Amino acid sequence: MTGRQRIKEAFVAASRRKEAALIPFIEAGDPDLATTKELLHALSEAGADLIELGYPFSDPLADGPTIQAAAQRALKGGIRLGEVLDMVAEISSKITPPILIMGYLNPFLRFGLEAFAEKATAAGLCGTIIPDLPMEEADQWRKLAKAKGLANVLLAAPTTDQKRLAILAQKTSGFLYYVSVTGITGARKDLPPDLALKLQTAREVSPVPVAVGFGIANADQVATLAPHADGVVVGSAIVKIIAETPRTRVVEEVFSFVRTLKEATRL
Ligand SMILES: O=P(O)(O)OC[C@@H](O)[C@@H](O)c1c[nH]c2ccccc12
Repeated sequence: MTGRQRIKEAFVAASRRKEAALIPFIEAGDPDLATTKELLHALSEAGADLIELGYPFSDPLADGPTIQAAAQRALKGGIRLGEVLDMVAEISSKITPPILIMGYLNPFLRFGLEAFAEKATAAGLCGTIIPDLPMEEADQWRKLAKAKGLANVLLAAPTTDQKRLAILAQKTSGFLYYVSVTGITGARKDLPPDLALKLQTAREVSPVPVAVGFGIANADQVATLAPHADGVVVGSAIVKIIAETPRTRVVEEVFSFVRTLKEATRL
């Protein structure tokens, strides 16, 4: 099965169970790769339907302080893309949820887009989310990803007009990532009041599932959004637990938090 097919299946399976898909995000190498590997197992066991694995970058323009700090911790450990892919290769067939890598374009360019597509596929990665890859410049990566069956997930935001939304929905693969707020990642107390309506519009034009992310930080918010989206992404709230919990307890703390988030996806 290709990565794209695995992603599709994951959404179908969740919707058959009458749930929105839960998509937790963690940063690779925060605080080190061995912990990341254990955390990936824990996310899977806690019920994650898909997993977004961040690749750290020094200038993460879409990220708020929580994920910026996680990237700094990971970079301090001297992380390399090749070893992240090796770690994914060890784990991808042992856990259920498909893994997507979220990363900024520069490290992938340095690795070589062709080599990256090749190695990511061999490692069992299912797709990519590259926030600074503008649709207009994405052709090369789209072709490479398509040839390997990797999903290339595109982002839409509240500022995206109707016309562009329709184009994005056609060009994305795997799912469409709907950014809930104009701004950067990070836990927020309040989500925009018209978000449900915006999601409905996005779902109407999108041939693939629509997942919502940015600012979703607790089970109540997940429960509120679950009826309005095919998937819900939670990043900073999990990354914060990783930052604040002693190493000996971090895996179980993340596990139980993600479990409560997963319970909240039930429709
Ligand atoms: O952290 P939040 O607010 O829960 O948002 C999701 C997010 O972490 C994850 O999807 C993500 C992290 N960095 C990104 C950059 C662009 C798009 C998405 C992301």
